[in-house]
Amino acid sequence: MIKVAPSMLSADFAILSEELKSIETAGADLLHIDVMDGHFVPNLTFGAPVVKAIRPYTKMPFDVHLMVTNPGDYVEEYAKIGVEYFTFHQETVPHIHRLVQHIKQCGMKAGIALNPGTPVAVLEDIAADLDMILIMSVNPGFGGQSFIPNAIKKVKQAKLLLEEVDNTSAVIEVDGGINDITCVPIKRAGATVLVAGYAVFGASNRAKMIEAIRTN
Ligand SMILES: O=C(CO)[C@@H](O)[C@H](O)COP(=O)(O)O
Ligand SMILES: [Fe+2]
Repeated sequence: MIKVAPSMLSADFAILSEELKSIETAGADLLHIDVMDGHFVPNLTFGAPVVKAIRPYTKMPFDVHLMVTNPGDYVEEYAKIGVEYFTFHQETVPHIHRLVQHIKQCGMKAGIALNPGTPVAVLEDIAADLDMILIMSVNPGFGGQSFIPNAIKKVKQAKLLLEEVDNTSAVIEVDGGINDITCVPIKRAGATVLVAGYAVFGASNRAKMIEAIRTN
């Protein structure tokens, strides 16, 4: 029921394929991929060519988190690569309904992410169309930051919002500062997909950390 999605941002990029094998063997459910453009967030990571290059090296479904100003420009490219979740930030897109439909027409699951300062209420009229609500528990841009506890309240609000929707299979994902301690209140609040970068890649025993985040 609970899924753990290690964030590739904290992997050693020099040995990326080995890092992917390591977390897959350690029991990761999804691979969380942080695409940053240096505009929407003050950091630049990688884009579709890198995501395409790593696709053959793991069976883990790809959970792509786009922190870019024009996420709609990349939908077809990521669909061709074969990603499971295409998640963009509400703060970057004026026509969220149109983009969500396009993502789904291209065969991917559609997610919307919210910055810590963006209220869950902005999703009220799109919740029924979503496959994922991503609550940021840090300001996006970097791995290894401290968990912002207000995310717990927002997860509860997202859960209530989804309870209003008939027949939804949408999941609530939380991203930022998740470890074997902060995972506890966030799961209790209703999140079922937990992103963890630093906690998993920095752990001396990655399998134990993934299991702790899943079961604590
Ligand atoms: O999207 C982001 C940051 O913008 C995240 O996915 C982080 O990469 C998570 O890293 P940790 O906080 O778990 O180290
Ligand atoms: Fe992320």
